Amino acid sequence: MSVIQENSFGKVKQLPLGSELEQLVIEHNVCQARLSLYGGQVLSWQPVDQKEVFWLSNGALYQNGKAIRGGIPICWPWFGGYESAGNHGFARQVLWQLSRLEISEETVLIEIVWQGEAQHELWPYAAKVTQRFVFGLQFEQHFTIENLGLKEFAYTGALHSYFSVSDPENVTVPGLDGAGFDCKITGNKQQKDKLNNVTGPLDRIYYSSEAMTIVDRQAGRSIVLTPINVNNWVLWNPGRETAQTMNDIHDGGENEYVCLEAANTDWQNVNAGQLVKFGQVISIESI
Ligand SMILES: O=P(O)(O)OC[C@H]1O[C@@H](O)[C@H](O)[C@@H](O)[C@@H]1O
Repeated sequence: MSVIQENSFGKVKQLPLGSELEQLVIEHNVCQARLSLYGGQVLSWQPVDQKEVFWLSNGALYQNGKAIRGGIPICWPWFGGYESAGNHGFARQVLWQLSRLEISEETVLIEIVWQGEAQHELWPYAAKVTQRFVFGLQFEQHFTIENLGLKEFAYTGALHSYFSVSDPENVTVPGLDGAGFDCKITGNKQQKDKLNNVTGPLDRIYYSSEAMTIVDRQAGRSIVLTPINVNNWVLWNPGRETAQTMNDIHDGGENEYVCLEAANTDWQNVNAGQLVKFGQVISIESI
């Protein structure tokens, strides 16, 4: 067991994650959390006196070259499919380095960095990407992209949060009602409707920068999401049929979560030398 920082408020350990990967395990007076250095991916956050906030599949794969199913996978530098490349870019499958760690009375602040050049043939640029997390009674995720090259590049991206819910059948997201969306399943654009629940199959890109509340009466809580510099929310639950074709979702897992992803799904330019940011703040309210 390797404790990398400890004081009277809490401690952070670095531990194996499966046989190939490493994770940071946070134990603090106000919350427990886990963060995989592979993918720079939050796996868990549980404020004191609350249930776990994120869903993590029992069938998740902890292997180099695979994405981990659950928590907050990073979709970057592209969201969804891009030309011949697979879904969601390479950031969720690279190793991130710990660059800052501060345990204070109210929070644990963790900063991790990935820096690279020409990581993918379809994205031959030089960039430094930083994620700053604040784990406390509230959760913050600040994603910063710096263009280290001499010409502009563009990205799309998402913080692909899997939220643990009692059952999507019981859940509403009132803020999405009436907001315009493109449906990825039918291909229909600029739709509007009102959802009575978030049972899948649902795969929608909403055009909204508003704060969102995931209302889960059965669980007795709301999850409040405040976006930072994003233009979209992506709502995804695969539904039973599709989930059964996905080998890293345990049987019935689709009935335990909903994804609501703070995203920029249209290409965003980043000039040479420029630094841009997006992110999200998450808090829990009892209802
Ligand atoms: O299986 P992946 O690559 O993690 O993607 C999961 C889902 O992620 C969502 O963000 C997409 O809108 C869906 O289309 C996709 O199926």
